[in-house]
Formats: sequence, C-alpha cells, structure tokens
Amino acid sequence: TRSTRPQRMLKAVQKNAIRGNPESVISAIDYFCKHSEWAMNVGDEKGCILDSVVTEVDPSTVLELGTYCGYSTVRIARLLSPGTKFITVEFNPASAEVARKIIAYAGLQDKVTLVEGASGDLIPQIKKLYGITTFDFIFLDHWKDRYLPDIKLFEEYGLLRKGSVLLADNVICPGTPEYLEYVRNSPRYESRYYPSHLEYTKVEDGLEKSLFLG
Ligand SMILES: O=C(NCCCOCn1ccc2cnccc21)c1cc(-c2ccc(F)cc2)cc(O)c1O
Ligand SMILES: [Mg+2]
Repeated sequence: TRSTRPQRMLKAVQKNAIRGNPESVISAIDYFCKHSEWAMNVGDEKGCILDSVVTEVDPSTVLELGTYCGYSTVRIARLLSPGTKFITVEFNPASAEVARKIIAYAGLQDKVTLVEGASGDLIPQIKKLYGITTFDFIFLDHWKDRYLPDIKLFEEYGLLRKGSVLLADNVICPGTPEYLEYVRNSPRYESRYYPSHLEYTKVEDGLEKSLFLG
C-alpha cells in the first residue's frame, strides 16, 4: 500500500541526514518540505524563534503537545542541558512511530519521553506518571481548539509556576482565537506575539509567548 507523508519524510532523513547529527536531520526535513512535500512541521523560520525562546528559558522541565514527526522535538532536545526532563505528546500512532525513528536518528532518544495519547487525558496524570511538579517550558502545537482547554488544565492541576513560559504555534494560521483572547486578556499572563509565516510558505502566521505570572 502507498506510503504516508511521514514515512516519506523519514526516508528523506535516512537518505540525506547524518545519524547522530540533529542539525542535519533538521536540514533534511526542511529540504524535503521545501522541495518535495509540504508538511506541518514548525519549520525553519518559526523554528529559529522557538530556538531563541528555549535558549533564553534554559528549562529543566519541558512539555511539547504535538510531536508529529519529531521536527520540533529535535529542535528543542538539541538545545537542552543534560538531565532536563522532556515529555512530548502525540495522538496519532503512525506519526508517533515515525517521530520515534527520527528522534533516534538524531541521537536524541535518551533526552525525550514520547507519550502517545490525548492531552486532555494525559495532563491530569502527568505529576503522578512522570514525577513532574511544574513545567518551565511548554510548546503547544497540537489541535488548535485544544490550546485553551489545555492551558486551563495546566492551571487547574498546578503544572505552572511563576515564570513558566508557554509558546504556541499557529496562532494566526490555522489560528487559535479563543486561546489568544485568553492569554492576552488574563492578568495571570504576560503575552508577546512573534510575527512569522506558516512553515515553508509566505502565508502570515506567528508564535505567541506567554509568561505565567502566578
Ligand atoms: O493541525 C496542526 N497541528 C496539529 C496536528 C494534530 O495534532 C493532534 N495531536 C497531537 C498531539 C495531541 C494531543 N492531544 C490531542 C491531539 C493531539 C497544524 C496544521 C497546520 C496547517 C496550516 C495550514 C493548512 F492549510 C493546513 C494545516 C500547520 C501547523 O503548524 C499545525 O501544527
Ligand atoms: Mg504547528
């Protein structure tokens, strides 16, 4: 049967990247998406903004919602200090399987815990299952209508501390209007918009960084 786009992306990584070299894995995926098939990775332009925020926060605990094929997982994991706890969540088993292989190809499998499931089910269990008290950095890149309910779950289950940073992809395209309205109007967050473009296109998109004030 016909391969899937994530499987073709994995083949491109295995063909064009150097095993154990995260930069080459990132470049191989960006090349594939620019010259072969568009895919919904955060991409190189927004990826540089992601890199700068991760570097600035230098987190000890990280949560990513929306692994997809592991592109942003590799971007984040390559910047983390040793001993950092990094959990990434993927709902789609086929994507998760490709992501595991791409993360391993980059040599970053020991830095990442990939969990398959729905954020709404997992968030209430994270403390118990993974011994995490609060997250220093959260990257939101999953179903756009889950950003708002999930940030409310973070608050409800005490997963944020004064200084926790949330970075949300796609706040313009496809768009997360309710989430934006919430973080921009809540007195509990300091929010800033980073203008950019939808991955591999000229379409307007951007990232919203929100600092939890406690
Ligand atoms: O839809 C997107 N991402 C989400 C995937 C499913 O995520 C499912 N999923 C992953 C963990 C997880 C945990 N709990 C529930 C669902 C959970 C997404 C879509 C586009 C896009 C933009 C323009 C278009 F014309 C078409 C698509 C761009 C992006 O950058 C995206 O991130
Ligand atoms: Mg995205």
